[in-house]
Amino acid sequence: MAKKETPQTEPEKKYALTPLMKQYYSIKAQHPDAILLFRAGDFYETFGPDAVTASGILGITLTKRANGSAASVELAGFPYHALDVYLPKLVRAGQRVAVCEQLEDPKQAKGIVKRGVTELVTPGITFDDNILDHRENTWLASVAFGPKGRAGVAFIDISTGEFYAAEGSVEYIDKLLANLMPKEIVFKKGDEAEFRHAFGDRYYTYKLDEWAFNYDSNREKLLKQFDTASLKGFGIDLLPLAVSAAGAVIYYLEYTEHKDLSHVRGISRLDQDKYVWIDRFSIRNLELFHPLSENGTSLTDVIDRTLSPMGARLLRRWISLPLKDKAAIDARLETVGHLLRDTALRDALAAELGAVGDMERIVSKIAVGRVNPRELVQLAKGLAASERIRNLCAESPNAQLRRFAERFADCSAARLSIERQILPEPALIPGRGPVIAAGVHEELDQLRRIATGGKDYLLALQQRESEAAGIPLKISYNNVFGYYIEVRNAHRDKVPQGWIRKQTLVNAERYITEELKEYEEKILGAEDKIAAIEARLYAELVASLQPTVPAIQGNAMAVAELDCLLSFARVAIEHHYCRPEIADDDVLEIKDGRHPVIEQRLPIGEPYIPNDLYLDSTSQQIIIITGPNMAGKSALLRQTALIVLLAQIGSFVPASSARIGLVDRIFTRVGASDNISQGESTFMVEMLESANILNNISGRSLVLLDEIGRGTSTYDGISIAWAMVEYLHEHPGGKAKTLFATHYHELNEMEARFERIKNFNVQVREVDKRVIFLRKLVPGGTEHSFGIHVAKMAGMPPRVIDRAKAVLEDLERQRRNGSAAGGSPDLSSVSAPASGRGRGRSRTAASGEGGMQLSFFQLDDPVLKEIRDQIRGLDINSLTPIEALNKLNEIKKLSGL
Ligand SMILES: Nc1ncnc2c1ncn2[C@@H]1O[C@H](COP(=O)(O)OP(=O)(O)OP(=O)(O)O)[C@@H](O)[C@H]1O
Repeated sequence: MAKKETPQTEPEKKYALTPLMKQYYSIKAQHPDAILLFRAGDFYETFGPDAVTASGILGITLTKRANGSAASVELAGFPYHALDVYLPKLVRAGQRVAVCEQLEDPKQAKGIVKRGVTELVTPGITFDDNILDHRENTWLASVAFGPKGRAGVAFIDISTGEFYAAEGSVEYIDKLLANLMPKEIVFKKGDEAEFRHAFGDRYYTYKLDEWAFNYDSNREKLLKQFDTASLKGFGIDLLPLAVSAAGAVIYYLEYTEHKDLSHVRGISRLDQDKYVWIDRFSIRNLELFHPLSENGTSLTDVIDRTLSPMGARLLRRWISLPLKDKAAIDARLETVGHLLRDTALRDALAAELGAVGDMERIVSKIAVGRVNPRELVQLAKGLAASERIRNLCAESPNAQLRRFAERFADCSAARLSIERQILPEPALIPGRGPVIAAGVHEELDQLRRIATGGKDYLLALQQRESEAAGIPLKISYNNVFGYYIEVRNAHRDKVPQGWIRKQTLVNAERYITEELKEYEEKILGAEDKIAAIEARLYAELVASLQPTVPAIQGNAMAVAELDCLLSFARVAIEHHYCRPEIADDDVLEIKDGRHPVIEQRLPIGEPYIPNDLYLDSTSQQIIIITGPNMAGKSALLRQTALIVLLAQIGSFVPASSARIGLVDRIFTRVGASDNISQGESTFMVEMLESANILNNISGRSLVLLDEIGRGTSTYDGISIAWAMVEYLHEHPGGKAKTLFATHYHELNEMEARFERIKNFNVQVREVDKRVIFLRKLVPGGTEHSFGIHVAKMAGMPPRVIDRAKAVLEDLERQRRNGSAAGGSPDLSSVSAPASGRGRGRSRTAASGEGGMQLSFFQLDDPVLKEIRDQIRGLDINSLTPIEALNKLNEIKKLSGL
């Protein structure tokens, strides 16, 4: 029997370790949850479980190596210069990566080289261009939970320096998280259950110790960061949870070795009252940023014509935070309108915006000292382009654009200093190739002359020695021997006496001479000095640019806004959008509205059918939209929300005219079965989310309900749908404008009972037993659904279609007769919803012997209509018991029971 191995204890393991592995384990112990990339010579190595993970993700070879006297450990490594390739892969795979460098020159090290972690890269914290998406922010968020369902949140993008905070209900925080989609969220250890309950498990998270969220020390931390005496100016002084969260973010950045945050100069409050509330579900359902299906198109895809990375990032933020302030929206619309008319300006701005590059991220790198010379050259170009943008705005007859011009700070001194000091095409790393221009530093210029002159001298020497010895030879250089003369073996015996042999190769010998040695020293000395001077001058230049960072950040923001507005103008021209009229009332009136995304996706030659829509809170608050499958109900709902959203971010809209009474919240819910692919198919989720709507609406909200209730049995569904619509109609908090798309034509009954509910249907025509979709929204309800026609169009086998028709007929007959037909599905357990205007709610009709309860919603039967009318006509208050009994008897007779 094999001997059972006793596991080694930690000290035993340590005892057996080599010094290098001891050092490795001690550093690893500080970052147990990160993959440690351990620099050893020209390689980054990973060991043990890290190696297993890394080799899996990176596809690099996993080997074993002796770990000391006894054990062996898994090992996987890659050359140091491949860090740019492999690090992003690890981070994108959701790993935290600690980069451990050699902190001293191995040649100078006594004993083992000193090493330490220089950076911890996580999905939410990186400056790496290979990880960052230029058109999206990389937000790191922090959440602090408080009492009574409140929480604070902070968002930071260290690659740009943007920093936001907010405090409010957990729902509000959930909405913000869904809006900004942070790549990583930190929260307090112990809050795991609360976090999961509030936000699900859709985010990459990391837990920090409780003290990291301490209010007092975090307040101090923020004051120190912004160098101010109070947080009042940022609007967060009275938001303790927001302060806790914001401080925790800063702490986390320090913890991950991102201690230099000088480009983070302030924090902005995301004020719940300033922006339209769009919840998580609506963001997804309206496909604002990502399409629901793999080959779909999002709203952003259609309206993003920005030309700079800053503009692209800002546009995403605008889409997630539409405005509620009429003046601010009008200001944007005004600018878009002017840009739309001024073709020459539009073209000129487009050319410049395409040249600005990512000024925002480059200046962040200046602040943290990570900028490379080529980025500085790009910055200078960007600054030059922004100066021209400023001038174009300043010369515009449009007041809004002239106001834009005033926002630009003069950064020409910074630009000139880069242009003067850096070569147009510098090396990537200062000290490893020419970076500093000629004429900047006298000594540098002299040394360069020596270096290049020295090389010329070597060429001359090569020729001279070759002629003197009468043999062909070559002078070359390598890191080990420096300069040498190489002679092929065939000429070895003709080598002069004084040459010193240095190396023997298979086919050649290498020598040095006294003269060569001298020159080598001179040249190498010059090159070392050049490298040192270049590095120093470069560092000085970067330092001198640091005070300009806030000004450039301000210019970058102005450029980003202009870029978004120009994008709106370009889209408006291309897709024929109109300027919406923004109103402070509660009327929503859209003429010839279109769905901005679907209209782009239709096959060529198939026009999108525009539709009018009117909603207000006094006459037409709720519209029940019926129509067969595929008629275009969902499209209509979504286009309404998208038109409102576009208008409130300051964009023109796909319509011939639109009057938008400002909306404060947009809610959409889709019946559960539409969500099956999202893994949220349960009816419970649908109901929870619907409850959330009902609990949060105001008179200015826009509510879109798409087949709510269809996740359950038909009559349950109808009942819930009815009750929800009724609630929205009667809501004490305000008359939210509502569109309700449904297959339940029974809901059309509500129009007669509730004054602000109106029926509409999306028209279809039946020609030769085929359905033609007219896609026109017209007043009035519908009688029946066309599901079977759609099934036929979809190519269902004829047998299925025939059978479905038979079952439908059975069911309809059953309903008319009030008895179950043998063998066909029966509706014996259906119950009807409570209905009415609060008072005098009618109840379900009596059940018959067949066990079928009759709903007042199935009124195609004249007998039922008669019964209903009889009951309606009764005045219960004046009815004596005998009269009531007689009436009941009459009704019984009427129904033939
Ligand atoms: N106004 C329109 N003009 C042209 N095509 C349209 C229009 N509205 C919708 N469509 C097309 O019809 C398809 C179905 O529309 P939609 O999903 O809105 O139908 P629906 O009535 O909600 O159907 P279901 O009840 O099955 O969910 C859309 O994907 C689109 O291609």
